[in-house]
Amino acid sequence: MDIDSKLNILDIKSGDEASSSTQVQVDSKGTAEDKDELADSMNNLNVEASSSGQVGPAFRRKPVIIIVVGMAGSGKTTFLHRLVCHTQASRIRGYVLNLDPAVMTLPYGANIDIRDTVKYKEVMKQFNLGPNGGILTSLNLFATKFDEVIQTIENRADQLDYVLVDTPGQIEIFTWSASGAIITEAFASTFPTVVAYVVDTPRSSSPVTFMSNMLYACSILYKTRLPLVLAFNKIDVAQHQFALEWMDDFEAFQGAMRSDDSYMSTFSQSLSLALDEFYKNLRSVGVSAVSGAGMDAFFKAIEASAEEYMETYKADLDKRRAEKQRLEEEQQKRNMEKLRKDMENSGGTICCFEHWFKG
Ligand SMILES: Nc1nc2c(ncn2[C@@H]2O[C@H](COP(=O)(O)OP(=O)(O)OP(=O)(O)O)[C@@H](O)[C@H]2O)c(=O)[nH]1
Repeated sequence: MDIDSKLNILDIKSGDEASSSTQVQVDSKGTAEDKDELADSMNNLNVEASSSGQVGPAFRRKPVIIIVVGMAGSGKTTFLHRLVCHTQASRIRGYVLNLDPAVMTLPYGANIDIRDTVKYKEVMKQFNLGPNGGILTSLNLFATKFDEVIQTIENRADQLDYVLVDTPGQIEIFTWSASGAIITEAFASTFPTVVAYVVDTPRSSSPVTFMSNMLYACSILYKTRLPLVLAFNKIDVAQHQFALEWMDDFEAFQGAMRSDDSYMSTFSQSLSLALDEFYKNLRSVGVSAVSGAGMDAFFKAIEASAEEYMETYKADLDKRRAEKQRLEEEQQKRNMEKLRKDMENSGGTICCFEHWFKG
């Protein structure tokens, strides 16, 4: 190829917006002047790429996002309905998002409903999936458009105090899927975000069941890295005092297991020691989705967690984002250096660009 010919236009979009896109026109004559020009262009490109600043939308202090998770049947949907009733009665401005594509009917009106976007049964048919695969794929599809959901909430941010998020019945579909992580991170990078873990109190009265529930909550805390509020639900059936006692004093928990010398029992006793630190970082409230007990305490715990989010979690998030951006910039610089070398070695033929893009 004639090196005197105009080679190409490199259009690179860096950062999140097209506004930071940079056009570099390379007129490769292979002369020293051209090389200087090329170096200048690339330096400009680097500067603009790294000065693009914050990635993603600006952070807001309101509304607080409450992601409701919990084991199947723990009462998430009923609890969310109760939260909606409470917000309406207390003139708290709420917005409701349903992320369960398989739910048949909702007792509350959702402002944004995944079912309006993705037809779960169609997904199952088209991809030949079972129920869980269908829910997971529906959530994945929805996650690809989640920036629009964030944008919708951002547009209303001034008129909202809380966004209440209902999640699929099968807890692991949300907490252990890529789409669940994408959705959680999208929320947490734009608004203060708190996870409300709903516990079925009557079913957790056995120490072993209680321990497995707490281990799950612990894994969610470490996976999401967000403040977590334990909502001991159904206290109209069984009070949650026993749980508070077990969390407060591991000897009380071990005492409850003393009569049982099975492997599970001794294992749970050892775990209770390990979880002691985890319990200290939690807020726990007793609620009843049916009677409405504990709602004020729940919102107080959410407010305190949102404060904690701003003080601790947001700083951690900013640190992680800065580190991610630093690594991306380093990678970009390496790519630029590689491009510069390729251009110099080949006298600026088109193949170097191809090589760079494939690299
Ligand atoms: N007594 C009592 N029952 C409750 C309470 N909350 C929920 N329930 C009952 O628990 C059952 C399950 O409630 P759901 O709200 O469907 O639970 P869920 O976690 O959303 O269920 P999935 O989405 O299917 O996992 C229902 O029969 C509710 O009526 C409560 O506070 N007290």
